[in-house]
Amino acid sequence: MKRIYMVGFMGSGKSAIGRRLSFMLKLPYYDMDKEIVRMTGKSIPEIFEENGEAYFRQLEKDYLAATRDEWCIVSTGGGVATDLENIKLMRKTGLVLFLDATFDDLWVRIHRDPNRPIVQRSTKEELHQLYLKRRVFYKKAAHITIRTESRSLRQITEYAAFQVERLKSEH
Ligand SMILES: Nc1ncnc2c1ncn2[C@@H]1O[C@H](COP(=O)(O)OP(=O)(O)OP(=O)(O)O)[C@@H](O)[C@H]1O
Ligand SMILES: O=C(O)C1=C[C@@H](O)[C@@H](O)[C@H](O)C1
Ligand SMILES: [Mg+2]
Repeated sequence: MKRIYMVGFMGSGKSAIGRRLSFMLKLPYYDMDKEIVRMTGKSIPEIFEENGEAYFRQLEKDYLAATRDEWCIVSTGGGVATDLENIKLMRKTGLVLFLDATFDDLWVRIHRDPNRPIVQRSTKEELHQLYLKRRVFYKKAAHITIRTESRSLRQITEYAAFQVERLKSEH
């Protein structure tokens, strides 16, 4: 039980909070999306287009399985915690923090982003349905759920750090 995984829908702040949390707790930081981009030399939209989504999902699985056993923060991609095998592995190897945001907040943050292929190919209603479907998995994955509505990045990071310290002392 060493890694601290950030999970949640696209735009929930996994990368933004994960990076801040790593500064606050003085732990190494890994952003799965960025690591996959670095390892493949391709952008995420390029991987989706050239190799397909299934290939990207396998890269995520491989990355999770290969992550070193060290204290660290791992920001996952939005789809990682919707796979039961990934959920099992994350819960076995670390603490899982779910950033629970409202769909309205998420939509404002993500709807114009060209770097998220799932957003590019979906209507607002389709994304809303995906959000509802995935939220069930995020809750199943989480040791701790953090509601983010009306909270600043700083407030969420401080609360996450407090919860991590509390859970760490219990394990
Ligand atoms: N609580 C918040 N208050 C203000 N801005 C926020 C908050 N949470 C996230 N943001 C902003 O929303 C944007 C998207 O956040 P971020 O990239 O961290 O999401 P993500 O969960 O990593 O998404 P993805 O799954 O696509 O990687 C960033 O610009 C981030 O700073
Ligand atoms: O929610 C998703 O399925 C995704 C989220 C991003 O973090 C990236 O991993 C990619 O754009 C897919
Ligand atoms: Mg991210």
